[in-house]
Amino acid sequence: MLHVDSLTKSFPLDDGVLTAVDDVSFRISPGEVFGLLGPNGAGKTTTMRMILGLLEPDSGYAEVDGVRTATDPMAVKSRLGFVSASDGVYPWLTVREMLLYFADLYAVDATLAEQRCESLADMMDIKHLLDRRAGELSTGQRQRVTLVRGLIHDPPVMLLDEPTRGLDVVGVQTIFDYIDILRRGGKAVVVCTHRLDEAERLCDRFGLLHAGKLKYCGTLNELKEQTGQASLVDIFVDLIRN
Ligand SMILES: Nc1ncnc2c1ncn2[C@@H]1O[C@H](COP(=O)(O)OP(=O)(O)OP(=O)(O)O)[C@@H](O)[C@H]1O
Repeated sequence: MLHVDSLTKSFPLDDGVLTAVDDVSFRISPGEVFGLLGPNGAGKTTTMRMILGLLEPDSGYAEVDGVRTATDPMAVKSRLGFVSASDGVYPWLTVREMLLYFADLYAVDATLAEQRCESLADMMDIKHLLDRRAGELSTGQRQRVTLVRGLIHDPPVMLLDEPTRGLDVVGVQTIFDYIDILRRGGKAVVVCTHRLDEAERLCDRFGLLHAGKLKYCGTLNELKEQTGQASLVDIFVDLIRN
């Protein structure tokens, strides 16, 4: 469903070149939640940006549901949903207007968009908010709206960037429930996070990036076997120190 193959990206610096992503490969299947983890500056955002088609790789490719980003960026965008902790809403639009606007951007048929709007609103418990202006919503309500917005075009692949950043315990639980819905809906999900405890509970497999390289990739048990460490935190600390 999502296939990242030998992605590489370097940036020119005043005193040389920085390889931010160095020959990174992984695959994610439908219904699988993959944690893309790494310390600050490891290359997570750069990898996500290349998958999204916002940044051109120097070499390698990302293939989303059979379509390569470089070959057909528009087709790839329609197959990807993106949710970020820094997502905003259009304050002057009602929630319904905003959801339908996004559906239109993705060329979703108007009748289908109305139906999706209702069913997703039902699923994420925001039906009572559909005719409220987005600018009037609480942080938690806004979060639910942005989660629904990410799914309005029913993409098979979802990218979640630091989805729990700044949220209280209820907001975090909402994200957990949402990811469960995505998994059960057969989406391939990438979660970028610094929260290793959450990643351990949420993800089926993990990719650990460090200095642009994918150092380890696998299930928690596979990572433990590969590293001889007892937990994700221990694996992480060992990775950074050595
Ligand atoms: N446009 C750019 N120009 C130069 N260097 C860049 C650019 N974008 C990213 N980098 C560098 O590439 C490296 C990887 O950055 P990236 O943002 O991908 O890391 P990250 O894993 O997302 O980090 P964080 O967890 O801090 O968000 C960093 O050293 C960063 O400074």
